Amino acid sequence: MISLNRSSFLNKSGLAGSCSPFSGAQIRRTASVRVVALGSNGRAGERNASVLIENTLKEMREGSVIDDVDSKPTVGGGVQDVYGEDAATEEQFVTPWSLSVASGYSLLRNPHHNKGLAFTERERDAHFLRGLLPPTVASQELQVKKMMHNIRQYQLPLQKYMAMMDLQERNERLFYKLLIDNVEELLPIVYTPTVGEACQKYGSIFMRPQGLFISLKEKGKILEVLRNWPEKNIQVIVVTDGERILGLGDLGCQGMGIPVGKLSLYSALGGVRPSSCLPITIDVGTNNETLLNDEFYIGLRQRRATGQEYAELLHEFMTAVKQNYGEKVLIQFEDFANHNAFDLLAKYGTTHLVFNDDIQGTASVVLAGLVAALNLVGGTLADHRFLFLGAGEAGTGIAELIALELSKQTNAPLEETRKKIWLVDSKGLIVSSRKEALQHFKKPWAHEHEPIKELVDAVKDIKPTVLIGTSGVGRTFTKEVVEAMASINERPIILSLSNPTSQSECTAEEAYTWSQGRAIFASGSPFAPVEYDGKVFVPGQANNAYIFPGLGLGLIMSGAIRVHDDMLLAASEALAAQVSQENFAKGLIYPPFTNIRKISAHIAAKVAAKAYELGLATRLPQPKDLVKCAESCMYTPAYRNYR
Ligand SMILES: NC(=O)C1=CN([C@@H]2O[C@H](COP(=O)(O)OP(=O)(O)OC[C@H]3O[C@@H](n4cnc5c(N)ncnc54)[C@H](OP(=O)(O)O)[C@@H]3O)[C@@H](O)[C@H]2O)C=CC1
Ligand SMILES: CC(=O)C(=O)O
Ligand SMILES: [Mg+2]
Repeated sequence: MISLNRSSFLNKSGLAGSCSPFSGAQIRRTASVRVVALGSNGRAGERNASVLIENTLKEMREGSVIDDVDSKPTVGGGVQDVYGEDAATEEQFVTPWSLSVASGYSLLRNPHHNKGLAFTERERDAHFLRGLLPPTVASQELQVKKMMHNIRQYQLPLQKYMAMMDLQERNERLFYKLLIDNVEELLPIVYTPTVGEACQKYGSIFMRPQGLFISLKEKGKILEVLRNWPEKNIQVIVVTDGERILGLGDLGCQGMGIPVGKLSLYSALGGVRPSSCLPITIDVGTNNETLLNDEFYIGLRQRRATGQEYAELLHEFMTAVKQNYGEKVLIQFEDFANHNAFDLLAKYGTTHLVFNDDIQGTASVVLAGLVAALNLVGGTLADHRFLFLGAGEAGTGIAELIALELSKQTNAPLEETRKKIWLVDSKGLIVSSRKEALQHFKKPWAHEHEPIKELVDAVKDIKPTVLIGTSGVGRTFTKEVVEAMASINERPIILSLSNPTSQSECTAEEAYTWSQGRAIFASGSPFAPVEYDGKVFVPGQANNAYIFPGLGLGLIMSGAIRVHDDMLLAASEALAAQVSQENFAKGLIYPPFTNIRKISAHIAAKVAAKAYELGLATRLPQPKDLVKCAESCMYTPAYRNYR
């Protein structure tokens, strides 16, 4: 049976998919090399196979013709699928070879290769599966139907979450097929709001570790820890230190649910290969007393390390990542507290391919929604006044991107365009008299004005056309606040971005009812449609999940080495362009998630185009049609045929 050592072929360059320098025929040649490899035995066989494959890859590289995306078939294996196994079409045969696949029994327990009842009669014979499965052979479609039926039986979202995580651990392709085909229904399960509850209860529901845990105990050994991860060809890392998980605060090591959830979306929504995604939680302790006193807590039982100790661990991590995975691995910072988030972004933004999803991804999605909203309210972005509740990562990140876009549109300096934007924090309106005491990221927003404590008074005084909630505190857009917005504006734009649902600044029902059905509303976590005065209102979801999968795909497929603000503007523009007249007619400022893979391909194309334009792309030459290139690169979860 198969016992090839996958790691011996790792870190070779090359692409699969129609964006690849390898043609379809060349990919098939890779597959035939594997037949030779299969016929060999033991270490010597592995070495021979390794040499053979290496030579073939070299041959391909030397003789490679850079892509002609218009004439090649779509294979759906994700960017840079070195082995070709993810890229094979359903007609092609691949071998379920990996380190751990040594018998039919272990094949069934390998989530990357397991197909459960979908193994064909031939595969059951060829891979020692006879007797290990009941006689029925089921299609993937039937498996999806059955799983959805099972998941719908559960009453509680957390039960559905656990069923989904269990599936991901058992049969990865079925998990992604389910998620892609039922994205609107399952997004609230694997992502916000349910993932928030899962993190809160992670200690009790924890079954198997997903992702890498790097704690203070691993100081000095982080490179070794990274090498313990079975996959070597990593393209995206989502990392958190668990200090600001959604609007739920410090959940310490239990924040792992967030990188795991975000990376599921990278694959399902953005088509990045699951095997190239790595979730990481850095555990420097927690200041959450409840967790510290919880006997089931899974993390370090100490208060958070800060200052030099924290900085050194993070620096070792960032250095080790680059050393192990190279210059082009994308690192997404997620749910760090703001006292670290801005500094980490500033420090590593010039040396690594990094972005902060809460600061930058959120900014891009909100700007897209505002640009789209102009179709409903008329005028230009410069005609608007913006007021935020919450002046942290999301609030000031969005504010800065709006100011940048205004500056580009009007040719006015940033200092001027910022004056259209006002922020309220826990102490009230940010004004110049508070400047000395403000955190650095708030200072640009300290405009001349008398102090105002209450949000409702700020609304009445500033008279914003757009109100954005980024406070992490639920029900702070009170009836008085929404009514004040509705008295100033014919169509007030109200975005309650805080997650999960419990922290949303107001509900969809409140926004529509208190504005007599005039609000243009979107929220960070989803709300069901609302009936008001005989009319049905469909709220949109303003969540960075629209942006990061496509942004990441664009960065990877262009081989970008740095993230630039103009890429965030490009992503935003691409998203806004995907909102249709039909969506506008329903009052929506975001397209439905059902179209997200197409949307992600368009975002990826715009981001990649910007990377080429800025000279930050390394994958040359630039493909002619970047949208087709993005689509052809996307991982698809259909089962592959095993020889
Ligand atoms: N929809 C989406 O895609 C995203 C949503 N979010 C959500 O946004 C929320 C905030 O995240 P983030 O910006 O990172 O958090 P931060 O902690 O960085 O910022 C929170 C801000 O809210 C302010 N604040 C807290 N309580 C109040 C209050 N009662 N009244 C007024 N202001 C208050 C804080 O004030 P002070 O500075 O004075 O403490 C701070 O300025 C979270 O719920 C998160 O889930 C985040 C990213 C993306
Ligand atoms: C959506 C997201 O990134 C957050 O709420 O933190
Ligand atoms: Mg986040």
